[in-house]
Amino acid sequence: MRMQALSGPHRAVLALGSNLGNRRDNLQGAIDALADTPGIRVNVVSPLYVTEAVGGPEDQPEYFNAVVLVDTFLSPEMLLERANAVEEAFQRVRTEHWGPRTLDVDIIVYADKVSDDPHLTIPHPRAHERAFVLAPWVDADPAAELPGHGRAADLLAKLSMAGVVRRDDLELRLPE
Ligand SMILES: Nc1ncnc2c1ncn2[C@@H]1O[C@H](COP(=O)(O)OP(=O)(O)OP(=O)(O)O)[C@@H](O)[C@H]1O
Ligand SMILES: Nc1nc2c(c(=O)[nH]1)N=C(CO)CN2
Repeated sequence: MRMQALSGPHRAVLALGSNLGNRRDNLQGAIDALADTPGIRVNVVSPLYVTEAVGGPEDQPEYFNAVVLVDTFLSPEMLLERANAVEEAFQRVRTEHWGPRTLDVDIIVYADKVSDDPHLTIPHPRAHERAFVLAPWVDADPAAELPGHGRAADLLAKLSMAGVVRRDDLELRLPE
């Protein structure tokens, strides 16, 4: 068995999205499952945003989006594996590219790592142009930086907020 030394903890930012089923419960379930993972500590849960679907088929339901800030001892690859396992646990149905899904978990940044590996691109290749990622992230961490792109708040200021609505009445919890 290949042994790997633990390193870290490393800060990472995960973006959550759901536009099928009970979207709030799906996001909260993802947060709880991530927090239950040995080697992941969820430090901050952003406000929840209701957002118009970007791309994909027309007439998709709106997304619920949020961001979590974590500290992790998992490597980026292990974190992606765990993110994919959490998606599977929610029986994500992946029929169409950018089509509706019960749960999507993306790695936005991992420490200050930059990688263009298509299996795991860090920072996430579309995060800098997505208000549905940047808005909750900036709420959770106003000083956030996207390596290679600059401050998340500056990137967000250049984007339209049309169809991106913060919903403080739909709260997500930080698990105890
Ligand atoms: N930073 C990343 N976070 C999550 N998945 C990534 C990342 N970089 C590359 N991937 C790869 O992308 C693959 C496809 O992801 P997925 O089908 O969820 O894309 P999507 O969510 O539909 O679109 P988008 O990537 O635009 O959010 C994953 O299996 C994963 O290997
Ligand atoms: N509003 C919104 N649109 C999307 C989203 C998302 O999470 N929110 N995710 C996508 C693919 O990951 C494609 N489009």
